[in-house]
Amino acid sequence: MSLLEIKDLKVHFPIKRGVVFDRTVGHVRAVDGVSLSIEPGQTYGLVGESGCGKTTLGRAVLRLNQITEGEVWFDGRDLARLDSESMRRERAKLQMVFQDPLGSLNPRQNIGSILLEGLQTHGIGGPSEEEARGLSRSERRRRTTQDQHRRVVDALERVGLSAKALQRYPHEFSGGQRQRIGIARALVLEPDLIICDEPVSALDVSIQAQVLNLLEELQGELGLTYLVIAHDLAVVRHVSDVVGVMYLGSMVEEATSDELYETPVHPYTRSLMSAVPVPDPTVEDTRERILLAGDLPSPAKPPTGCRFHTRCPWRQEELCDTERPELRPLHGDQGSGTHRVACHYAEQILSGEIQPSEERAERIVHAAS
Ligand SMILES: Nc1ncnc2c1ncn2[C@@H]1O[C@H](COP(=O)(O)OP(=O)(O)OP(=O)(O)O)[C@@H](O)[C@H]1O
Repeated sequence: MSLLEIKDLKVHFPIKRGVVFDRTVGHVRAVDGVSLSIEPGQTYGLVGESGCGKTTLGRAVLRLNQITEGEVWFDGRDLARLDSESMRRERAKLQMVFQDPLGSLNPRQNIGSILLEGLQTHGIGGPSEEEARGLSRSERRRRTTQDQHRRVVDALERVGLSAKALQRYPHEFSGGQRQRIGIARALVLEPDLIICDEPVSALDVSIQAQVLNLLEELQGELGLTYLVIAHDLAVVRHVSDVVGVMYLGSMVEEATSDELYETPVHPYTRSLMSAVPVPDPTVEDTRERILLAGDLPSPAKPPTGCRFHTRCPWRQEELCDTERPELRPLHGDQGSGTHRVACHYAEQILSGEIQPSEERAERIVHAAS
């Protein structure tokens, strides 16, 4: 059974106008009907360019953004329908690691109290109800403090820091260490799922791999499940089992990481992939480059039909402009079932039966200089 299953999730933000009375004049359709599921112990990578709705989706799972429509099943419960008290209890099991470690750590709190805060909020640590029965109140408090301290030190050690960090403040650490502290803050609550929103994009390239490796190690040791949100395809490839590609609030393609990187099908995924530099500079890069024409449309006024049709080099008239394609298995029953594409002409594009129009994209065969 999936640990997280999102069904047809919509998050629409109202656009308000008016000096005296706020009027809703429209909606930003940040997430507009996305479904995905994550198996326990898996890493799901969510990619797409800035503004496609990745962060909004992650925040909606934690109910930090209000859900307009849809279901979010976590460990057998639909989070979209939980009252705030039940959601508060679930939240310990669902943690988030943010992009900007400095911005997400309170500069006036030392590391000890940053890590303790979650334990205290959720009442985690200390003697069990049964053990507590025969104890005086001060003894219970003493044991709780001792146990919470142990958990905090344990979380710090797991991310490669020691108890020496407890009395220090966020600004005394490097960017990579601060992100480790952000990870420890999530870990201390012993979550099942961690949503990592651009976990390394604020870090130097040399530090990025260390933090990604740490996330992988922790997953191996603790059986964690991750939703990793990133605009950098190389980062997502490195850590993910399954990758989903979002465009303008919709999921356009989903496959196992290997399948997606070897055979990207959706024209948007292809254009994203073609922009990724080849890692080895001594290898000649002869790939086709697909530079998309036009700007990203506004999620307040998304195009009709396929959201991508206004920029798609493979667009076919009528159907693409009018009918929104479903995310469906590539090659139907004959396919792997794990590769899904939201494109009316996925198979024909893959076979070359439909060719891109030269007018709608600049196709450059890039030769190494
Ligand atoms: N609270 C909000 N109110 C109104 N619009 C919002 C709000 N939060 C996000 N949006 C809009 O929703 C759309 C999706 O934003 P989101 O931050 O989820 O995208 P993203 O893919 O995570 O991009 P980035 O990588 O830049 O964070 C954008 O157009 C954004 O301006």
